[in-house]
Amino acid sequence: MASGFDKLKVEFIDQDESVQVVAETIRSSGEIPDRYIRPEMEADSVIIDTDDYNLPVIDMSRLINPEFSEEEIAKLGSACEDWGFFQLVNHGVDGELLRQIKDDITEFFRLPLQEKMSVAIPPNGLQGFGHHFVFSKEQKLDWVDLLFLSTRPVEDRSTDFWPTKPPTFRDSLDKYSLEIANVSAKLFMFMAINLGVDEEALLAAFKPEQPQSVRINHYPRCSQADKVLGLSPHTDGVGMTLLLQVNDAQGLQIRKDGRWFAVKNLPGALVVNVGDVLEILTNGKYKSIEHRAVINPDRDRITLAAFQSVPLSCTVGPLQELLMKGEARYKTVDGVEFTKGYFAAKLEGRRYLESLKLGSVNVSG
Ligand SMILES: O=C(O)CCC(=O)C(=O)O
Ligand SMILES: [Fe+2]
Repeated sequence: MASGFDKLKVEFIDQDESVQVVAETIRSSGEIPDRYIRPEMEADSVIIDTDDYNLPVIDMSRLINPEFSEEEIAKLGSACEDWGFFQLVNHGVDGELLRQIKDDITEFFRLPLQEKMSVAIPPNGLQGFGHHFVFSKEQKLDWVDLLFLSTRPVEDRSTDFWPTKPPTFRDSLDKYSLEIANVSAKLFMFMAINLGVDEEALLAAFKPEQPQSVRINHYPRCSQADKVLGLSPHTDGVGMTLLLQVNDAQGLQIRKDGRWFAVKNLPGALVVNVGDVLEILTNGKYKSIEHRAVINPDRDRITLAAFQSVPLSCTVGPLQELLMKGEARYKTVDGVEFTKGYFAAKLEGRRYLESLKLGSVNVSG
């Protein structure tokens, strides 16, 4: 059945070169194709390993425990306001399922290219294996092969793009998708409490479908890792993103106070971030923060980003309950306009969020 994505017309240039193949070729020749070279990388300063800059850690077992809930909800609120990112521990996702999905994803990316191409992104399509957002011959390319799939609502899945190898892949992703939908629903509820609005108010913005998609990223190692970029700086045009580190290689960086900060993997945690929609719904209280992925010289990295997005039938604007306390800082637009605007701006390297701000108030981090 057709997914919500099919209602959005996007035109991309076909790009059948796999980064994995490029990476293997340059291992012998040492030559990185110019399209992957990012001169801007040299100018950026990155902070690593300083104790002042640890992402907040939020504990789901404390959020749901009446004894600690109030304290943990306050911490959650500060994390969303000050960082727009946090590490979620004790999230309750079944350990055996996590092991299985990590194995399945790793095995999928190990398949010969020809096998992976059986679920390749078709011309002008969004779902499947390959590159995302290739819209001009001049555009710099990200050092990543990815598998993008719409996972919820279940009846909107385009299963043609769901790998059948390894055989457990579909079942693991199906189960994981449900677990993540439940975790994010709980987080939206605790965030609503923190914001002082009705408990269901945030979740309601994502109903009835509570759409979810996943972007499974495979970043091959690169001998000249400091010259390429796994994922260009961006914000997520969704409600919330929950990132699973499939192996323990590092690579996520977030922009804080004008500098790039390397996120240290916390074993077992999900990295959660506020998306553009949540920034708008909260009228700028929670921040959607720019982030990117860098490449390692000696290790491949694999991640799974699960995006909780808004239905195309909804409206995206500051919550009415919050507007009783202050003026709207963002325009309200419908779901189709929002999603099209996000994709169009992204193709031009702009942040769509900026264009939705009202007046000159600058509320971004
Ligand atoms: O792989 C990562 O570390 C970041 C992924 C991400 O930001 C995304 O897929 O939107
Ligand atoms: Fe992202």
